[in-house]
Amino acid sequence: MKVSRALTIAGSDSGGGAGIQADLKTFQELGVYGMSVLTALTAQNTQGVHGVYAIPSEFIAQQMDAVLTDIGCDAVKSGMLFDSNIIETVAHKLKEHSVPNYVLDPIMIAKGGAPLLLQEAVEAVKELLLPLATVITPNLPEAEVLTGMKEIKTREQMEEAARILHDWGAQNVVVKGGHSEGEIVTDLLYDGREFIELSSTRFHTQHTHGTGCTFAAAITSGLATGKPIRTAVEQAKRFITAAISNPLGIGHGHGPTNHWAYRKENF
Ligand SMILES: Nc1ncnc2c1ncn2[C@@H]1O[C@H](COP(=O)(O)OP(=O)(O)O)[C@@H](O)[C@H]1O
Ligand SMILES: Cc1ncc(COP(=O)(O)O)c(N)n1
Repeated sequence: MKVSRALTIAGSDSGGGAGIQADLKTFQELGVYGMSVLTALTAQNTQGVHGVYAIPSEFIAQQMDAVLTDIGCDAVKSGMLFDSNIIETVAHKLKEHSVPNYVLDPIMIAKGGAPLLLQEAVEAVKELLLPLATVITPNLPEAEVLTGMKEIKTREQMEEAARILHDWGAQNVVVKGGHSEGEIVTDLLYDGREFIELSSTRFHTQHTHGTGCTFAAAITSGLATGKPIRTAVEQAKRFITAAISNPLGIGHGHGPTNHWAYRKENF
């Protein structure tokens, strides 16, 4: 039996809804062997981020070497990278180990408002990581910061942002629509040739902690198992829709999504 392997390079969310924990749960649900390289620890729950402890970049390099020289991986995703030192290290190691299928989730700010990427690191994301990405998955505010566009709200603006990020080197772009308004949530996949719309009903719930991480981890799982990008993104959209529509009701704030809903509902 061939075992597909996926690696997440991200921060730890002690509350278990986002970051490394969301990624590993998603990999497991989608039948992929999950591995993790920690970039930062957060003291976090559904009410917010109470502390951040960045891991020294030498130790991040050591974790990547350990995993990639022995086990290897079929796809990798990055989440919280925090500062430009960490980004330089990760970019260097991704290239050194010729890691295939890189999903770049350009996380900047937690839903509760805490910064997960320092301002000084935005340029490093654009210069060092974007050109390596098989797919980049910005939400609307992240797409605005990356492209410098003042506002991204309409379908035309989402298309323009996707074109810019593709021109800068990402092979595929998914502009996520969770932060838009209206009863339908639409994400837009651009592969450099056509725009593919992925839509779902908007669920009115406060339990959306970790949606972006979970969605990107599901794409990574699809790519790890050899699915083409469009199929991987379509499966990820079904996975995150199931996870949001069946909340667990955990914690006193923005609760996690339900990582096993996809299995139970047989989407
Ligand atoms: N309220 C919601 N109802 C249905 N789908 C949602 C909702 N919020 C986010 N999504 C979906 O979850 C995924 C993550 O989107 P988004 O919230 O924009 O990202 P992030 O978590 O990075 O801010 C996307 O596929 C988006 O369409
Ligand atoms: C360690 C870590 N990584 C990512 C997120 C983003 O998730 P969200 O945008 O849902 O807060 C987070 N809160 N914590």
